[in-house]
Amino acid sequence: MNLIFASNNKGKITEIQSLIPAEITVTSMKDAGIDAEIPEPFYTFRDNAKAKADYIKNRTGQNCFSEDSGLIVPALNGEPGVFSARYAGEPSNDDNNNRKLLTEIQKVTDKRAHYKSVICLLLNDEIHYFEGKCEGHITDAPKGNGGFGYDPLFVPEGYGQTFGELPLEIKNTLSHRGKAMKLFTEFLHKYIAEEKRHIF
Ligand SMILES: O=c1[nH]c(=O)c2ncn([C@@H]3O[C@H](COP(=O)(O)OP(=O)(O)OP(=O)(O)O)[C@@H](O)[C@H]3O)c2[nH]1
Ligand SMILES: [Mg+2]
Repeated sequence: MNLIFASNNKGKITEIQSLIPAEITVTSMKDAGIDAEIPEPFYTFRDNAKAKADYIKNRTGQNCFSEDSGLIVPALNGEPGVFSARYAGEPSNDDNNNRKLLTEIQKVTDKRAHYKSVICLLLNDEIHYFEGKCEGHITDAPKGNGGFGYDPLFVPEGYGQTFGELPLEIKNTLSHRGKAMKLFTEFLHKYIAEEKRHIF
């Protein structure tokens, strides 16, 4: 089975590739010949994920999936939320976003935060969503060079290090994206097994 992944985010693409089982090949937008910033005009992860997948389906007619994610800080009224990639304005810039988050987090005492991930799969004529959440808190200063985005500032619950410090294998077991991908791959395994049963 081949699926196009509707994303331009290199960090996200690396994580998705590390979480996908061998029987599914993932083609990047770039390899599918699509060079576009897909608009994300909506106010929910689900709607923006659908917009990205719809765009690829309309351009290629092929099965595809997308992921929309973000960091939610309840004490900052849910910010940066669906605007996580462009928190400090456009074009997206992780360093500027982290600087803005550091400034804002100093104004509140409750530093709790969570990441959310929503995957949208367009498979033949079906649409499916898979979600994952990861609880944690925001630190006072960036630590580590791993991951991407806000990872140097995010400490997952039960750990003393940021996602920027923890190896990818650990992040994958805890992260919003790892959890959503687990549901996604379980679904695809069942789907492939079902397809085989129809053939034989
Ligand atoms: O440190 C982080 N570790 C993560 O695990 C993570 N997951 C999401 N985020 C933030 O949320 C935005 C997603 O926005 P987003 O879903 O629109 O993606 P994007 O615009 O970066 O790429 P695309 O997939 O849309 O092309 C990202 O840019 C990041 O700022 C993360 N930050
Ligand atoms: Mg985006």
